[in-house]
Amino acid sequence: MADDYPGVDTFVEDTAEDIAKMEIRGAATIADAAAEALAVQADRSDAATPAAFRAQLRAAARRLYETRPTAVSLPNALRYVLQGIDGETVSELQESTITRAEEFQVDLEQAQERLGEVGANRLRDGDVVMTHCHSTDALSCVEAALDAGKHVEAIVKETRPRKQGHITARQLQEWGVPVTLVVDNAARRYLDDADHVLVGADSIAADGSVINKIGTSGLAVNARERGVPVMVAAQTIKLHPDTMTGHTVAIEMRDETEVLSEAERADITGGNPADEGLVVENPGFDVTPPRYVDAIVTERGQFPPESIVTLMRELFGDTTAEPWEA
Ligand SMILES: O=P(O)(O)OC[C@H]1O[C@H](OP(=O)(O)O)[C@H](O)[C@@H]1O
Repeated sequence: MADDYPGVDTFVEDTAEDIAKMEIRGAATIADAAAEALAVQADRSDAATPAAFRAQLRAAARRLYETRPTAVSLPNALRYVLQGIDGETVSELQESTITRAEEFQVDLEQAQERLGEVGANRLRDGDVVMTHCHSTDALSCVEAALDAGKHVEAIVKETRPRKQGHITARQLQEWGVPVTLVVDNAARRYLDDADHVLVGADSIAADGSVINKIGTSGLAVNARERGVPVMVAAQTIKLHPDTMTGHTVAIEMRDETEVLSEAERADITGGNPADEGLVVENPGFDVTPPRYVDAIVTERGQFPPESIVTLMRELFGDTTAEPWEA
């Protein structure tokens, strides 16, 4: 692996592995870790020339980019850092990279806080939210509502196969929010008790489609049928610039062992674990069409999904190059 990415620091390598293994996960958290990794790459660089420095940084960005395909916050973070660096000497470039990465991390934190305040306006005292997976953007809306003195309760979907609903439940419990944990299959039944569906996003497409953890689209369709509004909390780094020119968002297919252990497979196939007649599909994400989404909440205000393209044009212009082509 190291030979494919010459001059890439071990910290970048470790961060990339952690992202790939989902020890670092969640779109905003991944973006933050990627910016940090570029800063460390710059700080530890042994490059003798500015050109060599830039080549190492581009290789580091490529290594990080190739970990997971769906959350656009990752390439957006890499692009932000790479496009902003400036300097004539290696030490100027080092300093500039570190400053730019720090700026990104501060902006990310502030954006999430502002987004939380915007989202909290949609939550009334006593409301019940139904959550899916674990999203720090979605939770920041609950946190801001609590800070404003509102009582909020939550119905938390377990979110198979990795059960990231448990992370959400733990966080809400720490904040004193009463939690009802349900298996994914029970969501429709419990929608009658919910005032909002509140989810995050890994990417938002130019037509307002929301790409989020597998199961979001079914939840949104059921919510529409039950008359429960669907609120998507997504900082603007979740906006996918390539979709403005018609590209689709790649959906990550994950390992089958997240769904079926080897022993379970053997049990189904009668002791033949290599049986090719049994295929397990494990997509990490799905696409919720804009008509099932009531509002996309960002740090710049809330938008009907159909109008998000205006914000995308303003923020990204025609930028669609790969991060290292910046
Ligand atoms: O940026 P924040 O709001 O924290 O998370 C956004 C989304 O990232 C997660 O993906 P994964 O768990 O990394 O596959 C979930 O799909 C979540 O809704």
